[in-house]
Amino acid sequence: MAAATSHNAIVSTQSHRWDGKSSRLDKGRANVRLVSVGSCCSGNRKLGLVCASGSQSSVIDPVHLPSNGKGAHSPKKSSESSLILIRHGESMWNEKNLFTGCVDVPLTPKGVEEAIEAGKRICNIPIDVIFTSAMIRSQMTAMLAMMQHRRKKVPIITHKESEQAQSWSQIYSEDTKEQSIPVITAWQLNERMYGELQGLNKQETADRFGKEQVHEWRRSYDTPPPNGESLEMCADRAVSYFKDQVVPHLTAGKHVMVAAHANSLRSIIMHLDKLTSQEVISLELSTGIPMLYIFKEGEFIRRGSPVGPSEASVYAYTRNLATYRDTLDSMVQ
Ligand SMILES: O=C(O)[C@H](O)COP(=O)(O)O
Repeated sequence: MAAATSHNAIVSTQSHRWDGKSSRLDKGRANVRLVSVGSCCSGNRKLGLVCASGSQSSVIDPVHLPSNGKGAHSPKKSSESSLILIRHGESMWNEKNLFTGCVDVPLTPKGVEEAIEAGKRICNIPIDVIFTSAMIRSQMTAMLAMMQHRRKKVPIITHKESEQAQSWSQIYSEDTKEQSIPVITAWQLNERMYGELQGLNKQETADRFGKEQVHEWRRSYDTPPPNGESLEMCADRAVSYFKDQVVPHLTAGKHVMVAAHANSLRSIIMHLDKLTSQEVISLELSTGIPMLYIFKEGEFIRRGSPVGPSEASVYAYTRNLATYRDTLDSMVQ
């Protein structure tokens, strides 16, 4: 049994900032240590979560690994699914510090790099279906991130905007389909519509209307910007879509990635983490930082921001995801 080595992954219950450095697990669980708990049969180390009290928590039950597309067996329904949420990389209007909202602008070169780096962080996590908003910055982020994925499946944007679009974009090979990941675009996941602030410079707007007023427009739950959407109004569409269209895939054992926007994701995280309208004010999402949840028995468990492959021995994931990674390793050999 390999000696246990511990990697302190201390997560704060205070921070609501998703900057990849700190995150908030379940309320009240302040410190979580990741330890390697010894070698499994294939010599790979398994990981467990040891709560601050030092008592070994039970490692989440193994998920039945998805078939590698070659085996005859169809994978049993998974006991858990992973959900990755990611805000798009830096956009050209983020760079200019302009309110963007529903204006459809592309990424900057920095945003492209952020998307590629995000892909490296999630390259070992299974993904069966991808959701993006209807905006290019979220779609670019998803596609660039998937270029890094080790499973090498091809993400394909599905077209159902008309019968002809659906008919003309059909794939006539089951094997090719098996090697593809459907990407579903949805306007409901678009960024909150910022109304008459769209295109205005954020600093100039604060100078003109006052810092407090602009902070209320940007971060409060129920105060909309002039002729725009409040976070509550954004949640009405984004969270409803998440419940109706994303959760059924997770319930079926599919692993999902959602690439969207600062506020459409804030509304979803508010729902997942059961944040109050006061708590959500301090929730900030950095561009291009993936956030990992585990969906199990109808509940969402926040797991923090995945570490990059450079820290190969430490996976802030469940044992199932570490096992999936081992499968990817064996597929390469
Ligand atoms: O729409 C925008 O301007 C950004 O995507 C998010 O803006 P915010 O951080 O001001 O909400």
